[in-house]
Amino acid sequence: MYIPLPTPDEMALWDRTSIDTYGIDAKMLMENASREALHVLLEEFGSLQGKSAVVFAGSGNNAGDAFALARHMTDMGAKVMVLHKKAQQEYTRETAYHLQLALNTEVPLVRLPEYNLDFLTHPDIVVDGLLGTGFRGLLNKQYKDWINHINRMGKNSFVFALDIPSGINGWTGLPSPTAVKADATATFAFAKVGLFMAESRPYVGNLHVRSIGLPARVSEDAPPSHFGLDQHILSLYPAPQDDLHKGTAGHVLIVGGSEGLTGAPHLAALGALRGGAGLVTIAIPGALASEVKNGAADIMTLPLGEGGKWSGSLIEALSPHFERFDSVVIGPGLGRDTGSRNFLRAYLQSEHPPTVIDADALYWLAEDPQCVQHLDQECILTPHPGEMARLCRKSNNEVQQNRPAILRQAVQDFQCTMVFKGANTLITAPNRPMYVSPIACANLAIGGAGDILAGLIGSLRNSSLSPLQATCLGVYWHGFAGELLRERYPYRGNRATELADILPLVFKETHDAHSC
Ligand SMILES: NC(=O)C1=CN([C@@H]2O[C@H](COP(=O)(O)OP(=O)(O)OC[C@H]3O[C@@H](n4cnc5c(N)ncnc54)[C@H](OP(=O)(O)O)[C@@H]3O)[C@@H](O)[C@H]2O)[C@@H](O)CC1
Ligand SMILES: [K+]
Repeated sequence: MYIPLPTPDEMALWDRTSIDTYGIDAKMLMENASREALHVLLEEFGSLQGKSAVVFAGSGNNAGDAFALARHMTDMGAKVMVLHKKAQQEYTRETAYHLQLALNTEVPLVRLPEYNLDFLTHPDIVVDGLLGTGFRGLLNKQYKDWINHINRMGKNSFVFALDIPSGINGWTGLPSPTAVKADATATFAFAKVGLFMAESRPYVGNLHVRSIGLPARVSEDAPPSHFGLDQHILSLYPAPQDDLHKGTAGHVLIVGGSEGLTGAPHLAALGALRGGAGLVTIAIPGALASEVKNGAADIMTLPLGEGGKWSGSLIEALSPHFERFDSVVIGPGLGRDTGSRNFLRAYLQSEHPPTVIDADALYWLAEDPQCVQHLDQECILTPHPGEMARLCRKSNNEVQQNRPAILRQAVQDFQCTMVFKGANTLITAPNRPMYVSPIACANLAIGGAGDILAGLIGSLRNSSLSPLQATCLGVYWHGFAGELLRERYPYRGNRATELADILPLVFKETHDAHSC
């Protein structure tokens, strides 16, 4: 359900604890890593007999993995040359040990800075052991040149990265500013969080996560700050009971819609219905009620007053009804005039059901300190990058450059559960780990997909799940629905209503997959 995704620092700590506390020999971990890498290479590339390979070794322990793999590849019949960054006597500890084994077995080794890479003819395989989890900051010119050279060779050679493609930031998955473009990566013990992110996908190739013998207790005793979601999160959805009736299946209230913006609350209502809510009602200024319903017999409306605009006083028409609702989604299509702001202020100050805050309501949170004051821990905020940029007063580019850190700060500021939408949507709550969706799906990049997610999370708030659990489940479920649409529409073109309609089929698909 939750896959540990260590940062490079957390991984280094786990390596160290295994060695220092549990007495596992570092040389053995390196041997295990290189043996696993060998098996991945055989799986991905096939027989090494008679193949040529160039192995790049940097200055840290990633180089140690490379020295050990070069020895194994030689034993499997490959013609291997190792290009290493440092002078041989400068390598230390386990890396020096595996360098020595390579020397003992007569693997050819050449100092990389002294070698003219233009002499290299196209090898069958290039191994990237330049930089692993010890990589920090940006690449210097020397590394940039080597990496660019590896990428040029990659047009004709199979490029295989050890632990992490060199140049990829293990936290964010971003290149720094360039990175090795691997055909496959063998990563050791756990996927580093950056490898889980869509940003690293063009560089990682086929990712293989291989155990190297770290004791399980090491990661259990010092849990990581990030976890990936997998299909098992769907098991949080309560199995429907035969004696369920609409009154016990949850009643979701959508609050939103304004002149010209009645589609958004309608879609949120569809998200809630398709998410299993027993009843869904949209509260909207009275004059817009029939427009928002748009003929949908299964969506009820609660007209507020008779006009077509929001105002603070409309709360008086709404609040007497609160006890009928299990959860509220506020914001889709709410609009950005002062009337909608005054209504939102009044709503947040009132005693209201658990609430998902989306779209224009997020706009007002960013613009109006009075709205922020009345947030409570039951609220769930669901910004996309543009909304997050506004909430944090940063540019879109800045918030996208380090999404986990931005979300962590926002959760600290707002003290609510928050979703940061986008490829690999992130979810967290105060003092909780960060949860990362594995899904990056272009079929979700359509207007209305966010409204459907808000409605879906709203419907999940009716169950016994915590805000964080409901949000993780909703994000994964919604993403999986996008993946199903991808099968039907590989070149996109799906509509938001289809995203809602396919939601219930996710459980059928995964059930069928599990029962095969
Ligand atoms: N026993 C274990 O722990 C195990 C570890 N394992 C393996 O070890 C790897 C981690 O090893 P690590 O910590 O030595 O880091 P790693 O990335 O190889 O090199 C760090 C060096 O890179 C350099 N450098 C950094 N930033 C730079 C920059 N911006 N631009 C340029 N250079 C930069 C800097 O070198 P310097 O400049 O100081 O010479 C720094 O010292 C891990 O990924 C896995 O493969 C496995 O075998 C399992 C057991
Ligand atoms: K590497």
